[in-house]
Amino acid sequence: MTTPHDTSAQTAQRIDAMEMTKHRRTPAPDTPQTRAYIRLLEEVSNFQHALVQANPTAEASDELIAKLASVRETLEQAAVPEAERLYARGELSGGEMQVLMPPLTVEHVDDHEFRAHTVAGEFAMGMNQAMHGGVVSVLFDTAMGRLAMGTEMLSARTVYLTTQYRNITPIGERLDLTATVDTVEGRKKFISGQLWHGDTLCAEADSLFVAVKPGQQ
Ligand SMILES: CCCCCCCC(=O)SCCNC(=O)CCNC(=O)[C@H](O)C(C)(C)COP(=O)(O)OP(=O)(O)OC[C@H]1O[C@@H](n2cnc3c(N)ncnc32)[C@H](O)[C@@H]1OP(=O)(O)O
Repeated sequence: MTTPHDTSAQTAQRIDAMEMTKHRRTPAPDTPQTRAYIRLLEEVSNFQHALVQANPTAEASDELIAKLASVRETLEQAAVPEAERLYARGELSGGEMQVLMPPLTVEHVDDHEFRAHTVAGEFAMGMNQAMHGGVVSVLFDTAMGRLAMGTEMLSARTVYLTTQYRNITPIGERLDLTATVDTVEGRKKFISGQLWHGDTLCAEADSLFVAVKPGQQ
């Protein structure tokens, strides 16, 4: 098993960042295995929302822990190196292929502009039906990072990302996310973005992304 603290296996898997990006941005093949994996992630996502909403008894929690441990062991037996995984494959780190954030539905992306929308479940909540601020920033990072990659899908990294929270970002409502490339200077792209609930500006962000160099880890 590889835990977050066990870096030996992860170090052995590290490859050139551009090669890894090419792999990660290639959609997973449309096979029964991929379709079943997407259904599994949907169920995990449903589980996350149910977990937030439930107050199980101590006995029920202990039963769930035993069941989850059994499920985890099944997954550990199927573990593969990062470059072979289905998880987060696809153009946008796979909106449906990850459980890190609410799924983004992309409407448009080119070298200048990105538009998408999302509806977040309660797993993304901070409190009081408002989205957690860190989730707002991860949405911006993903949208702006995808825009930085442009139509050529060049690998780029966030150098900085500054988020201004203007209004509560509601859970369970459609949110519109836009990003624009403001300036390009060599490897650097300065990008700004806005998160809207209807006509209400929930948050805005500005960022710098730098294209990685060949051989960069
Ligand atoms: C599809 C889904 C997309 C999701 C995208 C998600 C993207 C991410 O979240 S990436 C993870 C978060 N980011 C990171 O971990 C990055 C960690 N940092 C790094 O890897 C490196 O610092 C890296 C690659 C960004 C830059 O390193 P390096 O290539 O050596 O660049 P370096 O020469 O230091 O700087 C490049 C330029 O940026 C400028 N710069 C660097 N830091 C800053 C800063 N904080 N403010 C302003 N400018 C800066 C430098 O001055 C330089 O400018 P110029 O070329 O004009 O001299």
